[in-house]
Amino acid sequence: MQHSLRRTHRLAMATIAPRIFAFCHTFGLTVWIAVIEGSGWTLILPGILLLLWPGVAYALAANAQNSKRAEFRNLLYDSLLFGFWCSVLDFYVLATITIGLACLMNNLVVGGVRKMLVAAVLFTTAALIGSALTGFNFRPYVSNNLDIYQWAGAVVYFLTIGRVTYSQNRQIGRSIGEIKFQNRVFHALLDLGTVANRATNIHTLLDNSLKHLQSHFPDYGFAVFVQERQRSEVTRYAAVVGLSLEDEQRLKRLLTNVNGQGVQPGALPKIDEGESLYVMSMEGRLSLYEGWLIMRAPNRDDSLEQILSLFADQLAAATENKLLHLELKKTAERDGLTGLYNRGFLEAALQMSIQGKAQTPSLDFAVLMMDVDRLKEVNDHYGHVAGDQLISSVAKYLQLHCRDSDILARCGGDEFVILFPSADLTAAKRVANVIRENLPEQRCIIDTANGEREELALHLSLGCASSSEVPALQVFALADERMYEDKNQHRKQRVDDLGTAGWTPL
Ligand SMILES: Nc1nc2c(ncn2[C@@H]2O[C@H](COP(=O)(O)OP(=O)(O)OP(=O)(O)O)[C@@H](O)[C@H]2O)c(=O)[nH]1
Repeated sequence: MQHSLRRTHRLAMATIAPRIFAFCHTFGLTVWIAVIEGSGWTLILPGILLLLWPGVAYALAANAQNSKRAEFRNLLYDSLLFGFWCSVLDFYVLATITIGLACLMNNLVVGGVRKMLVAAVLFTTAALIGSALTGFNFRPYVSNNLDIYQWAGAVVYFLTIGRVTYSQNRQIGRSIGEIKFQNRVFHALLDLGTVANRATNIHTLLDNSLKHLQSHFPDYGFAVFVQERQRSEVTRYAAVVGLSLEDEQRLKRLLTNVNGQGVQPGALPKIDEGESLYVMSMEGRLSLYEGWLIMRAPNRDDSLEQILSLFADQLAAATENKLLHLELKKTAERDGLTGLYNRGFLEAALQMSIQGKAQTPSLDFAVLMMDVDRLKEVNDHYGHVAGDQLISSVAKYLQLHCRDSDILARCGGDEFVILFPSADLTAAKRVANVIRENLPEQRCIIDTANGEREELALHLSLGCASSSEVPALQVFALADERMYEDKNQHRKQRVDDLGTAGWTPL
């Protein structure tokens, strides 16, 4: 299994051709000398071993655990073999110099001076052993034609090596480019999670994530669409960065067509000369939602689909997390019927205001409490659905009079509270007056239990108090007390009205 995954190192592949050439050429040289000198097969037969070596060398590299190291060893074996063979050829000078130089140069290129010195030692040692075994003979010159043959071979060999070095350099250059790109992808992915986590809502999450991606890939454009699977027309989020208006229109059309059918990853037709749009569906990455991540890239490149898939994974995970987190937060902080803050959130906020007042006595807070009058009657006469509608209408009405900094909460049943975290009684009274003054015009439409629609007036009792009047801990109780005084007055008023006009429900 491990064997099948191993790949022969590019150096071993690159040296195949020059090595075959060098050994074949040396075999030719051997045959030539054997013919001229008449030594015949006694020289040619062992020379055949030269022809076998390139194949053996490749097999050694291809089957080694570390094929690069094996190829380094092969280059040293080349020196050994050639050193020995130069002694067999009686140190024909031109061959000894060119072959020796080639051995030194090859080792110098891959392993530096140290390896070159090792190659020199091996070459010399093998030559000495060869001389010892076959007897030392020195024949510096054979013939002019053989000199020409040897020069021609040397030139071709060195040019081949030059070509190999060039293609190796190009490959290294390409690899460096790829590594740099992958590094950018890695950093973009790594920080994408952080950017997404910092966002407070889905809109900022998507916006910031795309801006972040574009900061890493300024030449690219990005767009993302996320929508709830069941209610795509209700919950829909989108963000676009670095796309032209025309591209955005094109995407809108595309998503209208593919909506619900799932988009297969792949490039869409070119949008501009040399540019491509990639669409990656987040299908399977989101549970309740579906979405698409779109990328405009300056060039067509298959690896971009993989990268887009990684971005889509990361963005989908961040979006899903944020949606769940926001949902959880909403459930924990909000009242299900009205969407206002709930009692738990109000109590925590009130606690903070009390602590704030303890630390900075000049910092006042105020509370306005409200209770819906006659909710029980509405429930009893028209049903609970109508009661709920009344509560929702009151909530909407109160929201109209609150600022972002006010904390409007439904404290249970028919009770509402506004906490003004940094305001005094004057502010609370002002809001109470505005609410009270506009109240007679406020109506709500309710659906009665027997399927009819009725219009009801809103009635509220109000009571406000602030930390400038009583100790912080007692503000809430004082507001509650005042609200009940107000409620009692309403009740009294109603009894008086009934005494004079007769009772009519609501
Ligand atoms: N429809 C509906 N009724 C609720 C809800 N929460 C509490 N109630 C009902 O609201 C009624 C509150 O009764 P009371 O405290 O007497 O309030 P009220 O009827 O407004 O009486 P007054 O305040 O004296 O005018 C009770 O009948 C509760 O059951 C709710 O979420 N929806």
